[in-house]
Amino acid sequence: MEKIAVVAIGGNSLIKDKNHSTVEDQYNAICETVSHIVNIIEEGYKVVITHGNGPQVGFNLRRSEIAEESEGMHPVPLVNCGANTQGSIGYQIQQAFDNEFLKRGINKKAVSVVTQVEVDKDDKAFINPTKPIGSFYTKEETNKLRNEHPDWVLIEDAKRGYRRVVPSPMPKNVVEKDAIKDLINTGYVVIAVGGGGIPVIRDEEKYFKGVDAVIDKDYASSLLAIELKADLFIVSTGVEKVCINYGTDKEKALDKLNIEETKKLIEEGHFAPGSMLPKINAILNFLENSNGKAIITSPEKLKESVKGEDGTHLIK
Ligand SMILES: Nc1ncnc2c1ncn2[C@@H]1O[C@H](COP(=O)(O)OP(=O)(O)O)[C@@H](O)[C@H]1O
Ligand SMILES: NC(=O)OP(=O)(O)O
Repeated sequence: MEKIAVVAIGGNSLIKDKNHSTVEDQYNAICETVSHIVNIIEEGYKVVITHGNGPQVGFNLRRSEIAEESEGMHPVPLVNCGANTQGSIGYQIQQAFDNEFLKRGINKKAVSVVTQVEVDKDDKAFINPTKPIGSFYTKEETNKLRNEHPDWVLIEDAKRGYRRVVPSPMPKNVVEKDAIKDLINTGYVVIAVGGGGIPVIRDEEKYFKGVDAVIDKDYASSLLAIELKADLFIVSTGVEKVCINYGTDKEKALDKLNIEETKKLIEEGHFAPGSMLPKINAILNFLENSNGKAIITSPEKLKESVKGEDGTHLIK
């Protein structure tokens, strides 16, 4: 029986760097990552793709605000901006797969699922926004923006500049999980929980209702991987391996980690809170609630990593 791999693709698979952030650049970056993922499919895995949307959801929101400020157009709520990114990014990933399959003569198709993810309406994240979205600003730009938009919350994002932050509640339930399972079983490559999923709560009568927030895609991907009983949860990001003493002259790349070793390294502060730590925590959640294994690696090293020759492997 084919094994299931959930592959979470990070920022660099969508936007290479800040000079390559047009829609066309994004498609080219996606095509490159997708070509590496098709190698995993050729290794015998059924693949589910999840992706981020931090920059894109922020750009969408800002476009809506500027259109409202200058033309009086109706605003687009944050939750709808996020839903829009599932369509626009999902479309590009889907097309990149279809074209790569055509190129390699593989009889497969990809399909994106507009995915709602339930969150707790009382999640403390709603009063403590932490998720960076959209553009990076300098300190001077940030001071100006704070005066112009007193309702915005701007913070320094992993020493890379300042960004606007929005609430990021924890994902609790993937609403479309059964449809996703059916599509995988039918042989589709499924693209799901894009941007962490569209955050929804249940009202008093248990009806779904969208809420303005952006869910962390690594946590949502982990939840989906557990739901699907995935054999492998792969986090594809900007580094080939997880390191200790990252960014220092004592940096050391790690090949293998178990839960206990990983928790010790978290305590010792080896994983940066705005970047590697959420990925590690998402993987721990997966390892503790499934029988699967996890890998952190870069898109270029996906094939070697699945064969056990590269990447950092995380196990129970
Ligand atoms: N201990 C660590 N080992 C490896 N990379 C780390 C570590 N701590 C922080 N990082 C950084 O975290 C980045 C991944 O986080 P981020 O760029 O936010 O992810 P995404 O690919 O989802 O956009 C890596 O590219 C690396 O720069
Ligand atoms: N939603 C989300 O986590 O997006 P990024 O990974 O792009 O920040």
